[in-house]
Formats: sequence, C-alpha cells, structure tokens
Amino acid sequence: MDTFTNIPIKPVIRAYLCKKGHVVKNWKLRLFVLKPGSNYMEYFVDETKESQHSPQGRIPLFGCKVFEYSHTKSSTVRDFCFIVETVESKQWIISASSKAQQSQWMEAIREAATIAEETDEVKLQKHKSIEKSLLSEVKSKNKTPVLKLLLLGTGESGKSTIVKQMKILHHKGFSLEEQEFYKQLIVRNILDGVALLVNVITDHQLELSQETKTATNNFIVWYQVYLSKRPPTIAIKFNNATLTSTPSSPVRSPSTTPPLTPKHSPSKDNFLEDKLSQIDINQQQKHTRTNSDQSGQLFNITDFIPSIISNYITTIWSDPFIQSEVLIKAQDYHINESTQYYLNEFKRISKPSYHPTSLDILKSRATTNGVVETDFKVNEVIFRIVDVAGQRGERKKWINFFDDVTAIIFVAAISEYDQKLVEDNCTNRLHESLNLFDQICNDQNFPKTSIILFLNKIDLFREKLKRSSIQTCFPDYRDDQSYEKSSNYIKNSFLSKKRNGGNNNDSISKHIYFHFTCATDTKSFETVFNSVQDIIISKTLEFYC
Ligand SMILES: Nc1nc2c(ncn2[C@@H]2O[C@H](COP(=O)(O)OP(=O)(O)OP(=O)(O)O)[C@@H](O)[C@H]2O)c(=O)[nH]1
Ligand SMILES: [Mg+2]
Repeated sequence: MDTFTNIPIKPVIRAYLCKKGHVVKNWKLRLFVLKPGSNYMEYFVDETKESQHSPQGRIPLFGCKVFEYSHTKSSTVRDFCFIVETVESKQWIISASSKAQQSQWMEAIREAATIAEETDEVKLQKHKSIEKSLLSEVKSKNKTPVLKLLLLGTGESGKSTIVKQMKILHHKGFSLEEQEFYKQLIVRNILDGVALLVNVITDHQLELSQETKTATNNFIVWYQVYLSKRPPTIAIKFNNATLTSTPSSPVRSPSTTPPLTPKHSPSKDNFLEDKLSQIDINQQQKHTRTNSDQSGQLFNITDFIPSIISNYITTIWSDPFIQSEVLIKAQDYHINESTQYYLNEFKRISKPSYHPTSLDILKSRATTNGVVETDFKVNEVIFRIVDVAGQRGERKKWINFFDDVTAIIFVAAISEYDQKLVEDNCTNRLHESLNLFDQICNDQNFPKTSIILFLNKIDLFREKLKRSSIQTCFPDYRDDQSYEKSSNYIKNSFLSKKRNGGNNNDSISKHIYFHFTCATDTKSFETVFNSVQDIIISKTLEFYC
C-alpha cells in the first residue's frame, strides 16, 4: 500500500552496537545501519559484509516501537539497552555504548518508523500470521465468520467489475449460464458502441470517406430496426439475486441530439439497403412477422452478429478517423469505455464460435439495478460482497445495507476527471465522486467501519493524461501532467475529505486505506485484494478473538 508522507533528507547512521541473540541469548557486536527513507534497519557482521550488502538481519521499521530496556535478572547485564518491537511483536534487544548513543538511535528509529512503508515482504508475513490465527480461532469456535464488504461509488466506477474479479479468483470463474449472458451483453455493448459512434458523426456532421460513409449508413439503418426488436433488458440470476443488463442508450449526448438517422442518403446498391428499403419503419413488427426468412435472421439477434453487419462494423472501425477523433468526441456522449477494446478484438468476437474470455467479461458493461449480494469463501472466511447501483437515483437504497458492515470499499474512477455525469450531463464526474466520498467517510452510520479507497481505472487515467491535464477538474493544480504527480494530487484530494469533527472524536477518526487499481487486471487485483483481506481480517480478529 502507498503512504502519503515525504521523506526528509537525513544522514545515514551507522555504528557497532551489541545485539542480544534471539536463540542463544548472548550479546554479539554488529554493525547497524539506518538509512533515511529505508523501510528496514539492517545489521551486518562487519564492514566487509556491509560492502557486499550481505546483512545478517534486518528489522522492518513500519509501525515499530522503540523503548528503553533495563535488565531485571541477568548475569550478562548491559547498560544503555533499548528494544525495537515490530508490528508483528518481534523484538530486538540492542545495547549502545553510551546514554547519548542510546538516545540518538532510539530517536532516529522512531522517526524512521513514522515514514517507513509496509513492504510486500512484511505484508505477506502479516497476511500469513493473521490468517493462521484466524483459522485456529475459527476452528476452536467451530464457525465460519462472515465479513460484509460494501462496494460503494458513483455509477460506472468499477464496482461490479470487482465482483467479477472475485468470481474469477474465488469462484472458479463464470458458469456456462453466466458466459451465455455475457456473450449477449458483449454483443449489445458492441452494437450500442458502434451506433453511438455513428451518432457522433451525424451530430457533428463529420466528413467521412465514401467507404466508411456507406458502411455507417447501412449499419444505422439496420441498427434502428434491430433496436426496435430487441428486448430492453437481459437478465441472469446470480446467487438468488438478479443482475439485469440495461445497456446504455446509444443516443445519450451532451446536448439535444437528433434521432439516429444517417446524414447521407443510403445508397441503393447493396443487399441490406434493398432489404431495408422495403421496410415501413412504422410497421417493422408486422413486417418481421410476415417476412421472417431473411429479415428474421438479420434482426433476431441474441448472441451473434450477422456477417453482413460485421463487415460494416469492420469497415467503420478500420477508419483511423473513427478511432481517433470520433472516439474522443464520443466520450461526451458517455460511450462505454470498453467499446475500443471490443472493436479492436472484433475479428475474434464476431466469429460464430466465439466464447467470451475472462477479460471480455470484465470489460462488459451493464448498469447494476438494485443491490447484488454475493458470498465468496476465501480460506475459512466468507466475504459477503454487496454491490450497489451507483447512479444518483439509486443511492437512497444504500442505507438499507449499512448494518453489520465490516468494511467499505469506495471505488472512484480517477480517469473520469474530464467527464460529465450521465445523470445530469453537467456535473464533473470526479467532483461527484469526491462529494460522495466526503459523505461516506464522515457518515456516523459506520463509525468504526474501515474504509478502503480504490482509485480505479489507472490504465485509462495514464492514457488520458497524454492528452488532457487534471486541471480540467482541479483548476488549482499547478504541477505537470505526469502520472505520479497527477494521481498523487487526486489521492490527496480524496484523503483530505475525511474530517475528525474537530473534537478528537475517535469514532470518526478511522483510518482510510487506499490503493491505485485497474479493476480489469486480474493479476494486480489479486495483490490488492490480498492486502485488503489483511486489513479486514485483522480488524475483525478483534471481534472474533
Ligand atoms: N479500462 C478499465 N475499465 C474498467 C476498469 N474498471 C471498470 N472498468 C470498466 O468500466 C465499466 C463500468 O464498470 P462497472 O463495474 O459496471 O461499474 P459500476 O460501478 O458497477 O457501475 P454501476 O453499476 O452503474 O454503479 C465496465 O465496462 C468495466 O469493464 C478499469 O480499471 N480499467
Ligand atoms: Mg454495477
């Protein structure tokens, strides 16, 4: 996990000090080295070993305590002793050669401990020991603890994607029924995405090459009929809850948008347009019933795209102008971020034998309706993950799920710094997320609940920084457009939202943990979730033990 402190410039301190053995309790002279900004204090047998950087041992400094030590009964009493105790309660007894040296080292170690980071090695050790103690506790009490994690955040921030990752990591992936659902959803996502691109072209009256123009015209004529026939939602049962797909409307736009109509008159020189020209748009249903042979195959789509339509999509996406300017403009129309991924993968996806991969599923988009609870058994613990709908109108339902929450994972999509909210088309999405975070982390409903902040979509954030600064969202931001500085600024903006109520009230001065995440990347999510597990389990241990 990252920390948010600066490392002061201080000299290295090194000296020979005596260290009491952990196994054989005798004193050994060791060369101790404390480098400023290091996460460890190291000790060596001598200078040669130091120059080879071959330490005899190292003491993790993150959160360690230092206190004076005086012997009560020992035949080998030493003066000026002190103890360094790590967060894992492991102790090192060290003896200095004078009072001044003892004070100097104690002070330096204390200071180093305040800025040291928790290293992966320490995290892993902690993770294992926490798990071990929880397991033995569980065995002795013969019960499986249920830890409730509430996923909160604005719409489209990535909450449901996290649940999908949990399925991949802890549920052996997706069932055949789920894969079928996602296949249909992906087809819808692609068709809606292409229609939205065409809508952008029409809206902005963009000039296209003749080939692209023909393909867009043909596609949109077909799409309008397809849309009128397609059921508005597809649904699937997940663990007694229903996830319903309500794909985004392809005609969302920043202003008043004309209906989807091709700007250029369709040419009459191909099969599809000939077919469609026979259709009375107002009589589509009737027409399909009576001419079900060819148009039935063309429009009765569940999980595949007819090859003629695939060809139009391929032509449209092969145009570099569509992939650059049109795609960027489409952001203002709230295009699904995965459209680019799907269209890049379209050759594979458009095959009749297509089966979605885990990544395809992670990239799919369906607005969550209501609340979906899913249990995941991880080792001997059940994580009950509560995924809510993030859009404004849905948030009043959240309060019903605040009871017995072990931890809140607040998901904020930091790549949204230059995007407007779908709900009102005017509020900056990141401002909305910051305001929501402010409410959540200062809410008295969960005074002791740990809050874990996921600063999500870092992959899109990195890409976007190449073309626009976070100044769009934070006019006071003065630094450069580097990922490090920009992400750090956003992180601090979130963390600064936590208030302590001005009365040192412990109940609302809870700690906020944070991670930079890419929820569609399974490997990095696994690391992040291990760390989250540690925090949650260690907090819960207090309750169970
Ligand atoms: N590139 C990228 N896409 C992401 C990331 N996280 C989520 N997404 C995509 O963002 C879209 C929205 O994600 P969801 O998980 O559905 O968002 P949500 O927070 O559940 O949204 P609501 O249900 O509307 O509240 C999906 O298409 C995801 O694939 C990420 O870190 N990087
Ligand atoms: Mg969702």
